[in-house]
Amino acid sequence: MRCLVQRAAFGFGQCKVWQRHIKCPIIFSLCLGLIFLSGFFHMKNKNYVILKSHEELLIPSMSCRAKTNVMFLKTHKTASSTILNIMFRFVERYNLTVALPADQLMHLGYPKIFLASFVEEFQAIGQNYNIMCNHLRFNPSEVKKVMAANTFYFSILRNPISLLESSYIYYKDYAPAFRISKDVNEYLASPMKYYHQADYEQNSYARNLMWFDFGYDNNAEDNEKYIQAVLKEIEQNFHLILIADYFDESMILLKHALCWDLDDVIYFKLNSRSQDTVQTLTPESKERIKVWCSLDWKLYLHFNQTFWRIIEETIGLEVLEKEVNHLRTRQKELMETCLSEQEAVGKEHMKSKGLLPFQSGAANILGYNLKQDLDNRTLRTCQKMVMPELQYTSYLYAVQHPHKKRKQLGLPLLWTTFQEKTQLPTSN
Ligand SMILES: Nc1ncnc2c1ncn2[C@@H]1O[C@H](COP(=O)(O)OS(=O)(=O)O)[C@@H](OP(=O)(O)O)[C@H]1O
Repeated sequence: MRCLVQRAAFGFGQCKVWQRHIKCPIIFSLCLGLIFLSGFFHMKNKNYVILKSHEELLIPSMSCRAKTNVMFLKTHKTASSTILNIMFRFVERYNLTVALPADQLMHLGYPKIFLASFVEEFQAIGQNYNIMCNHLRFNPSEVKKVMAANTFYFSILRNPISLLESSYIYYKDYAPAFRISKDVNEYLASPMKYYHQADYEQNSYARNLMWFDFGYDNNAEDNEKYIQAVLKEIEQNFHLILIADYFDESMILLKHALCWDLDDVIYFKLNSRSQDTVQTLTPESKERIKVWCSLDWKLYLHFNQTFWRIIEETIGLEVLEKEVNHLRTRQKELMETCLSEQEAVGKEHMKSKGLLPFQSGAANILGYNLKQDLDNRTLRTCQKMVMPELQYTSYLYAVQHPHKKRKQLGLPLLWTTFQEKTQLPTSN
């Protein structure tokens, strides 16, 4: 069933590949049924699409329409800020409504389990938001109160080994378990010496962080039956799970699943660290992470496998490789257009403080310097590409909720509120 749901998300452009499989006619008929059912259930939503005929379904270019109702579960330290930036640029391109954190909040209540009331103007807007992508701890029944019934759900996972190291540095001053250990290897040598369940909310960063973000107990016992039940539930709640370690491949898969353009998924890597703030894990530490974070480890192994299987069963490896190359070429072009250095720079080298990413723990989070002589339109496009999470959240909040007090970041604004209003609904 999981495979069917995930395949149904891909539209019929990919059925050429499936047709090689014997199962195709059965899956095809079931998917047709699903499409019609979803058409019925989505009548309420302003973005619903009623497909006109069966022929239309069979012509990929016509049947494939960009999905505009999308929920991204923003997991921590998984390249999720890069995806948030992609989502926010898409919001502006189509003038969509985002479920933003209420008042001065920057997260949707995290680490509290998500409630619809954490969303700004939920009482007035109801189940009519198009996009939701700020950090939250997943709670399907409450998320469904906010998002339309035909919403596409996706998330991203990262190898728990590199994730734990990244989390350690970033939350060094915040998570009690990290604060009192000397370095990440010392922490992993005897985590129970530093990790106390009583501090469970702040310590979620120190063990099975992805499991926690998906709404589950990150201290639960590693029990096969329980793990299988959780994996099944995640498969039922999400159409697609991406893998940060194959980010470009993930973007191509996402583009196909959402029927978006290549330019919609072009990105500059955000929220990365300077190399001198990366700690080297010993081989023993790497092995220990697999045990200490065994729930995340199994989650990752499972969805890494699923990820590659979906690719094989939909677009195939050949198309994937070709499109990844296009993505990298286009990304390079944009970097040459926008950036004065062709790479991210440390906070001390950043010229525009308005574009400085949030700094945390022992990490030096990198940002970008834009070229000086860009025309206004190109400048706007480039600024959006490099805009960190907090600035973009605050900016969209000001545009979407002009009568509310803007989220205060203590950073210089890039534009006046008047310019913000006149920007929308133009793209970028
Ligand atoms: N495109 C792409 N490909 C691969 N890796 C990427 C990408 N974009 C961001 N990153 C890495 O993701 C880490 C930051 O993750 P998040 O943005 O999710 O962090 S946060 O929870 O929002 O603070 C951070 O990892 P570390 O550098 O190891 O800390 C980023 O370097």
